[in-house]
Amino acid sequence: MSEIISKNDLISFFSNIAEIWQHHIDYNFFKDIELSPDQIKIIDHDEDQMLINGYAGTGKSITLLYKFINTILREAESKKILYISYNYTLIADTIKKLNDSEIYMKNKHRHEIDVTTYHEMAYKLLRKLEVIDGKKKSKLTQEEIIRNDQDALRRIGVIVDKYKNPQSEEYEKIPKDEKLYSTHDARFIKDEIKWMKENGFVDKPEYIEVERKGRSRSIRLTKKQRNTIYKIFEVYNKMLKEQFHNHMDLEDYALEIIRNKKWIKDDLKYDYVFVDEVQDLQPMQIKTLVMLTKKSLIISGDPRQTIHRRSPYSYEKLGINITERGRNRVLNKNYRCSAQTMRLANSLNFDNGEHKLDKRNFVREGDKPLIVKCENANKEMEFVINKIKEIFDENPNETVAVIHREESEISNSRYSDRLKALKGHFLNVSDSKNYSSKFNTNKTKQILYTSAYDIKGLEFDHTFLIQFNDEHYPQKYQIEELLKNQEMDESMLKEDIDEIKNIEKKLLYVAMTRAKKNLYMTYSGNISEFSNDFESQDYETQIYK
Ligand SMILES: Nc1ncnc2c1ncn2[C@@H]1O[C@H](COP(=O)(O)OP(=O)(O)OP(=O)(O)O)[C@@H](O)[C@H]1O
Repeated sequence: MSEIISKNDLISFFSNIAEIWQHHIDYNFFKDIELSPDQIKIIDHDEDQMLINGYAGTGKSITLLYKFINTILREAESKKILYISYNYTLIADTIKKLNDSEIYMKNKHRHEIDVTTYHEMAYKLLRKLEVIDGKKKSKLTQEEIIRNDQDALRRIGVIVDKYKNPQSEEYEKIPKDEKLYSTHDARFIKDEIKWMKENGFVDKPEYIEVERKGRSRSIRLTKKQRNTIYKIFEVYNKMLKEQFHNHMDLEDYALEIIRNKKWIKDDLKYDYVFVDEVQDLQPMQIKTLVMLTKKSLIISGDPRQTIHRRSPYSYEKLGINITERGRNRVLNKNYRCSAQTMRLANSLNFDNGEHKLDKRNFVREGDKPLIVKCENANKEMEFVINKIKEIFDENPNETVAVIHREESEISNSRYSDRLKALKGHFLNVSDSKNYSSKFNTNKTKQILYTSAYDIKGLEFDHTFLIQFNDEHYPQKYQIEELLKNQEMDESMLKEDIDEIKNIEKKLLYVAMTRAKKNLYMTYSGNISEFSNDFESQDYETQIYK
């Protein structure tokens, strides 16, 4: 009598094989990596939700990637799996890593896998739900983010003008105690609307009552005045719909997913979701990822590297419970930066110095960072170019990043004199837009020229942090914007300035912790006030004329 093998038998057979395989995995997914016992425990251990936590360079991203590949190998049946991050350059880098992993390339076709940015994922989902049509979104680099922000500012500016003009009909209709102050300019209101959308306070009663945590303290906004802000918010959304062909702000994607929740059936959800650099995602974006996960949500990140604004939400409130035992895994061995680079980065005083309490181990020793005072901006680039030549003469396989802080170049780097100067001397210079197609570590003499924002999550043998002066760290214009305001309470103003400096120091920390070997910090003019946090024994100095 012949035996009939049922589908269930087959599934159970393959599951057993997968389990046996699991115990024999030697985790050789990538070259040159021997996982630590802590990393292996994270990869082996199954949880519905888990945070892989640790300071810069401790291997959070690589551990997450191993866990992701391990899931692909272990699951015998086809699963829907998402690997996601906010930043386009980081996803481009992850895809490059995955393409180099033989075991991933061999096994990926067995599942439905998306390795993508938040906005691409959201865009595809909303198209499937027929909520949006339209053309494909462009890549979400810092340049794109700034362009979106500038558009919003311009459009909101038009509306605000009406609501503040005593001759206008709109102004007349506003009750006296709901009229806006002069401090409520277009920028303030654009930021308020962005904050409302990021945090999902888009229903009137909720917005009127909510504690405005993470918002400017020096510019007062009464509850009554929030009625006017809400009115502007409504007019702005209508404007986007009617005059700009249903244009969506970057913050609208998550809101749209939440609004269409009931149409998101199980087949559109993911069995496994892996989130890299979770601290970059806005609260509503995290909430949607919780919604879209069927089986397991693994997030990785370092809260100290947050660049986005504060918010009233904790992970718990967004549906991620990481307080249970085994769900918050901390890594503390730094595989990237030398002890010397980390010592200098750690001396930066932000978030009340909480990051300084970490237990730390290092695998690399190196030179102390070099801080170079240059006679002027041209000389600064001359120093950088000469140094890069020296680096490549010694070893053309080493990689270099030049990290600038020029806002105008972020939105239009094509016209950057610095980029032109680099291209004049070197053949392979990428920027954040063509990083994925151009920057190639299998080729020699690779340079990335990028903003301090787009460098998140990446690493290079040598990094040049240029413009480390009092114009750019912190960005002077941000503080000047605040000081323009005559009516501010002094202590509140100080709090706002401290907040800007705190965010700027975190950005500097991220930029400083990208170097595997050497960190050079160059400036012309006056050195950044953030250098006051450094101890002189932790760096070398040079003058370049
Ligand atoms: N066990 C290991 N053995 C060797 N190298 C490792 C190991 N773990 C991580 N690395 C390497 O250390 C570097 C930093 O790792 P990774 O980028 O994952 O850190 P991270 O914690 O995500 O950093 P950041 O938050 O600063 O982006 C990478 O080059 C990675 O390949």
